[in-house]
Amino acid sequence: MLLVIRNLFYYMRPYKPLAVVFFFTLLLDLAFVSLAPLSFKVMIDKAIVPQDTRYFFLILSALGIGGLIGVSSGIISDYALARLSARVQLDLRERLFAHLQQLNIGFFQKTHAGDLLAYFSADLPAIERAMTVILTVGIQSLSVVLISTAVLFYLQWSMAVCIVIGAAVIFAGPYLLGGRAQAVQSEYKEQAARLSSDVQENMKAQKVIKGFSLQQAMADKFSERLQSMFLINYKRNMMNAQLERIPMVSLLLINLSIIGVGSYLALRGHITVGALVAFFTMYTSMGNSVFNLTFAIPAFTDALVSMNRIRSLLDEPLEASGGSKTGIVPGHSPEVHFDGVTFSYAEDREVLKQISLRIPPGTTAAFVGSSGSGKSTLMQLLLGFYEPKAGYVRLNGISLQEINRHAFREQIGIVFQDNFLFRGTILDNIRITKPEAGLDEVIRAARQAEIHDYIVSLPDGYDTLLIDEGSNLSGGQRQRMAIARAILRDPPLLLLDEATSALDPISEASINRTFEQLSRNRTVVTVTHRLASIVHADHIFVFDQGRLVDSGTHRQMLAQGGFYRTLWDKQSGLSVSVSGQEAEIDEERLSRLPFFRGVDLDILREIKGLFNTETAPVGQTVIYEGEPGEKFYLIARGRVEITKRSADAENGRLRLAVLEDGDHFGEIALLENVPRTADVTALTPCVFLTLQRKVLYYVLTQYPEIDAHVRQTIKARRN
Ligand SMILES: Nc1ncnc2c1ncn2[C@@H]1O[C@H](COP(=O)(O)OP(=O)(O)OP(=O)(O)O)[C@@H](O)[C@H]1O
Repeated sequence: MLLVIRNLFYYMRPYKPLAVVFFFTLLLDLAFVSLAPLSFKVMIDKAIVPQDTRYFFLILSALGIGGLIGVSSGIISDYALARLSARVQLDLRERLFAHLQQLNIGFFQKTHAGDLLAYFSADLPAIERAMTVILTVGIQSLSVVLISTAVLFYLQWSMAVCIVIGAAVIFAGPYLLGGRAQAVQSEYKEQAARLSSDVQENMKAQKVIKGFSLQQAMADKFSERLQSMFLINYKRNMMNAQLERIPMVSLLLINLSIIGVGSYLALRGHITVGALVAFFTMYTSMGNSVFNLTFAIPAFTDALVSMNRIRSLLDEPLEASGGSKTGIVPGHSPEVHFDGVTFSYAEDREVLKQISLRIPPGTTAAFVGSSGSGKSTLMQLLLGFYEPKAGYVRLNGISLQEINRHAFREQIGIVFQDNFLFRGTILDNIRITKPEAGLDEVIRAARQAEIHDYIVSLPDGYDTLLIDEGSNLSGGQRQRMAIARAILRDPPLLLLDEATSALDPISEASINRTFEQLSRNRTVVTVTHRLASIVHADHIFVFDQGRLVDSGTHRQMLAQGGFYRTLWDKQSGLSVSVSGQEAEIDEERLSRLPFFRGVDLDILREIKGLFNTETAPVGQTVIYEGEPGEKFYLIARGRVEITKRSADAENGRLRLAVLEDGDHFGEIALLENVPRTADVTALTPCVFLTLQRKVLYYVLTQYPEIDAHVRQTIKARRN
């Protein structure tokens, strides 16, 4: 309890004058409320019993003046408290939000958005409630109790001793329950935060949910969550009821003993009737105050838990701000140098190992490699989101650690795969990277990003309101908005992180052309898994399992025949129509599938016609674990994740692999009808080439010479 009060005083420190006004006026108000009952004694003993009219009017006038002062002080103290509490809330909100902006990116990856929202929607209101309760009911009641106790001792010490003992009993219960109450409150808050995370996720996923008719499944999952919420809520309500009930029962017992002892003393003539009446009046007022205090106890516990949660959030380490050097001179494209960089997210697993590479100023470099090879991590190190565990990232020869982070990021343009569009107009959304930019500058950037014509075709043009993270724009248009936003700063360093992988083929090809134009006179670093989009890059760096395994130009590396060549072969020979609805594979590519290796190209030309095209939007599960399989899949475009049920995994599913363009899965289904061993879910919009077992086998019966070979290879791969 003391900790809560100490924290509240700490929050109020910046507003000392207002706090002084509040406490002073509150004191006057309280003095009147506490001492007024004493007037009964004076009135009865000095005016009514001796029938002294002059004294009667004197006391009445004193009461009137005191009342006036008390009421006016009360009004002023209400005003001061309202202001004080609003200011403290504003400060806390501002401080928390500013703190969140400064936190490491790693913090946001380990924390659910709903948990963060709970700080604002549950913890701050809990502190506000406690503040109001403590500064009004709390102080008022406590002062009344203290003053009344002193007066009661003055009136009749033996009865006052009974009351003090009773008061100690009243508070003993809540004190003993305190630890458990805090634990319950804390668990309740965590559950509530998780619940709001679930609701938030559900709102964001409405397209997928409706598209796959998952409403019932979602409602069932939510019911489970509600069930645990119900249990903890029930426990919390019970605990709060106990915290209030125990003091009430104790109070009732004290009442009975006071009535008995007091009346007996008056009967025996040990105290006057006036003193007895004053004693009871004062005791009743004190009893009410004690009662109020007990009601405030749950608010205390609640606030204490919230204050601890907020404290631990404020203790989270801030992102390093870097040194004072300027890494990039505006208008001059920088040299980027990774020098022996090693990095790991977790202690025991290095995701980048001794990476050394140099990107000369004004050139375009591409990071490619299999999924999970560390390309995006390298980009994050370049952005300064994480620090290398060993080695350096240098810009123009200066280590990133010595460069002022804020100034450096102002010279960067970045386009991600998913770019967030804020609620607001198109103009505001583009201008977010350069708020001082005039409309003409914004239009220039939009033209370069090839989105201007579309914007002006809208009825409200640049003032069109974007809703729901830009869902009133197509994927390609959203991406162009992000490009316009990135190039508005005319950045000397442009970073593209899988910037086109969520787009349809037409949008992708056209956005890649835009990037080619934008890459002139800047240093561009692009991360992609689609090799066709970076064949013109000046330098291609190929990664595998955290190591740099190949580098050079597209031509050089194709000629060398290394890992890049393997990746290229996997992705070549597959084409997707501009509509994105039809995919094709050529016989050369088909012959690189293990079970068709060595098969005559004429036969493969016939087999390739047996493939069907299937598409899947983001989030669609194309294969379910346990279902019978009868189809083989080849990814013509897109990215899928393979997951398996696992009790050890956090969400019940373990990610086994991520597959992308040119990869295949489900080949066992070409052999026999066995249940699928994992789920396969689209991570980006996907185009698959699929082959049915019965169709393939029908063809194979025409070519007995390859039939045995195909069956045997698949069987061997299965084993
Ligand atoms: N925030 C993170 N916390 C822990 N591990 C991570 C985190 N981000 C990535 N990893 C792991 O680091 C490794 C490299 O991931 P990274 O995203 O850099 O690879 P990538 O080559 O960009 O892959 P992809 O093309 O699939 O995005 C992977 O094993 C991945 O699981």
